[in-house]
Amino acid sequence: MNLTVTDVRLTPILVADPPLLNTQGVHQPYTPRLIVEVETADGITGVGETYGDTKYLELARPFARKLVGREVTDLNGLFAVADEVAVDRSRVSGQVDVGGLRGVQTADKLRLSVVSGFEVACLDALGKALGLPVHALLGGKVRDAVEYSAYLFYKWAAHPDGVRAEKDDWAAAVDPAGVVEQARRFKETYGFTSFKLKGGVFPPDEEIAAVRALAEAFPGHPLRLDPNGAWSVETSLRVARELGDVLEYLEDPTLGTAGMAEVAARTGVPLATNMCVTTFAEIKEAFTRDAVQVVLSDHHYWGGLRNTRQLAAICSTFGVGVSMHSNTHLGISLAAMTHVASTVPDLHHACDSHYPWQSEDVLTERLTFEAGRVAVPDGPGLGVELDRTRLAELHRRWLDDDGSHRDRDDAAAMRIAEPGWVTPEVPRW
Ligand SMILES: O=C([O-])[C@@H](O)[C@@H](O)[C@H](O)[C@@H](O)C(=O)[O-]
Ligand SMILES: [Mg+2]
Repeated sequence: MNLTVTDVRLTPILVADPPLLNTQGVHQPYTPRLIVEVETADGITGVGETYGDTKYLELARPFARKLVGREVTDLNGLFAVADEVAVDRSRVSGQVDVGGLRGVQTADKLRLSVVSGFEVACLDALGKALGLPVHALLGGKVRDAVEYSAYLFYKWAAHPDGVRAEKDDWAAAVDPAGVVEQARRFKETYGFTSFKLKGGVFPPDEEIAAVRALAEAFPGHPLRLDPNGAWSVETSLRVARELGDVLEYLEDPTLGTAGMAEVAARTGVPLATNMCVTTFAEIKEAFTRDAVQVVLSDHHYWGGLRNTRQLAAICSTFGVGVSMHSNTHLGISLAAMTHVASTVPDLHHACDSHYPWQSEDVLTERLTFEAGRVAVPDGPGLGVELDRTRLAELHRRWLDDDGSHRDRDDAAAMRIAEPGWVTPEVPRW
């Protein structure tokens, strides 16, 4: 068996995205993703997926060149390869990155987001070569299906008039009735039993009313609200008081570890994050101050599936829960998330996934949710197959784009509807 990497293909694509609202603006009609293919000397191809904005592409290209000639088994070596890739200083900021809402942006985090695409592709190739599923390479699954929650968004009926976009068949949701209707469809179509509402869009009282309406419509179902750090400590505490009896957790009510620690100290409602703990360096302070009770991992920016397991082990040591964050992603990443989630013993919360919002994919067969769960694939590798025609079409869209969609920018999309819109200062309320 020759497991040497002989070729690496990087295919940036643009994927249709509905007009989903968050505290920074609204999703653009197309969002970038990067599809990674790693080919071995034996002609086996492994696939991976990660963020596709320019800042990731400019790291992935030199990384890909360095990978040729290495073994797909050399997963630890990927981090050393990443360290050799220079990150442009202008890409690094201590601020929440535009549109992504995923916490600090360090050079290492950017590199890890690229490593993860290659790691998943190498694991897929290795699994295919050995005839083993990725979960077996990670030590074996401890469950046969992984539970996901319905990811509810405030949403416009359509992208603004005159903007080129694919049609989506979801109704508008800008008030409690719309949110409940959306939740009902999620439950009926996919069987989800827990619901997360992306908040920070409307004044807190309106979002409290929406969560109350969900609690009434779906009694006993776990509910979460995530304003992406849009609230002050006092507002967070007020929301916690008003919704404490129905919330499974509040997600990033306020920005930063210090604020989260203050909220956590003054409420019994658990706090989850994908913003103040997004790197290993941030764990110590957050855990010592008891700022978060659940960390939402994301294998993309934590550096892959094996790093996700390390994070889960640290969380478990400190009695902190772990679950999974999601940003716009396709089936390759959903498969990857499902494999790693199936190997984590202490996974006590349903994972997030944007996947139902993505009507387009690059797989020959979409992954499906049954009773809110994705069955853990048992075929070799990730257990998914790339649809090359579809990949080429979505790549063509990326090639034809004038550059306005190649870097996600939710504020720019909002400006089309509301000229003069700028990313709101936080705390917004
Ligand atoms: O896609 C969005 O609008 C989300 O707000 C995303 O940017 C966040 O990263 C994420 O889903 C979250 O849970 O914070
Ligand atoms: Mg979040």
